[in-house]
Amino acid sequence: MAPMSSDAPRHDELPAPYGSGSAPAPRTGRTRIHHLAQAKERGERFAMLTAYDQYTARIFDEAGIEVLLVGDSAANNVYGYETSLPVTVDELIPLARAVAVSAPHALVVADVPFGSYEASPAQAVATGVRFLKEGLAHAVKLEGGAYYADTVRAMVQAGIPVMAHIGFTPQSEHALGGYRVQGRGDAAARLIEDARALEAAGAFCVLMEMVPADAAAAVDAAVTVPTIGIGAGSATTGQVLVWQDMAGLRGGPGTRIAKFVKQYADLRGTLLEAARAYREDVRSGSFPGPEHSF
Ligand SMILES: Nc1nc(=O)c2c([nH]1)NC[C@@H]1CN(c3ccc(C(=O)N[C@@H](CCC(=O)O)C(=O)O)cc3)CN21
Ligand SMILES: CC(C)C(=O)C(=O)O
Ligand SMILES: [Mg+2]
Repeated sequence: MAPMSSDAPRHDELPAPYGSGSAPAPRTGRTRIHHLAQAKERGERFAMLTAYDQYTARIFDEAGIEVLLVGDSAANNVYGYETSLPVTVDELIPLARAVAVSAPHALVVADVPFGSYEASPAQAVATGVRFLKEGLAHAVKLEGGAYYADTVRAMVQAGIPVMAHIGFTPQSEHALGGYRVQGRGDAAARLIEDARALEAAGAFCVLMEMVPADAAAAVDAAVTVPTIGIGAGSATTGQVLVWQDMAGLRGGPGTRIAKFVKQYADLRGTLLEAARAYREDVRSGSFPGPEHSF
């Protein structure tokens, strides 16, 4: 018999079996979710950003961002579609996997996209399973109110942690009549009902998009689970932004920046300058120089 090939892994170089030895146990999804619940109990806030790839996930995780969202906003911010409606599960899963394998601390949540969960609780469970199994996400986020309580219950029973998303739900923009603040006046009571029904169904968190600050505060007070806001004032437990908005990558001629966005950097300007300088160096012959050559 031939001797064992020298590049086969030697037993003493293999990692210790899972759960043995002194290596710290990996942070499970449950631990990461619990961290958010604790923040609300302690009156602390936490931050969430979208991420769609390896480097942003690593950087945001290192910065301590508690939650990374592989949003269906990848439709706009990765794939270049006008709305979030066309993006598919097959387009989001590889992005979720890239983020999940790059974030040792953050909770990784993936959006279930339009068309992948509405038909039945069974469809939603099947889609959620794909995001956890193939996308390696810890949890999924689902747009919709009390109407989806049975769907959320079925997913949670299947072992899929669910974040609820109420208020302005971009997947329903055609039904809602565009990008509009939701829950003004009497509609605030409806938001509270939705949040309570979704919490009762087992959602671990309720995200609110574009709702008046006082309505968001009332929702946060009405549920035990943590809440997250985007255009929802400052009384929520957490806050989320799309990372390209937060870092000023999006912008430039003809772009509309929503009122709820604060730009913390000018990545578009930085990248534009770098690309122009690189092009000039290539054209002038100053790059590559001898130090870059073999
Ligand atoms: N880059 C990016 N940022 C987002 O926040 C985002 C996406 N993409 N894609 C998916 C959805 C779509 N979202 C949007 C898009 C536009 C507005 C917007 O134009 N809001 C206006 C109108 C408010 C009003 O009329 O009441 C605003 O000024 O905030 C809001 C949310 C949020 N999501
Ligand atoms: C804006 C956030 C909440 C979202 O759902 C997304 O990025 O898809
Ligand atoms: Mg979304």
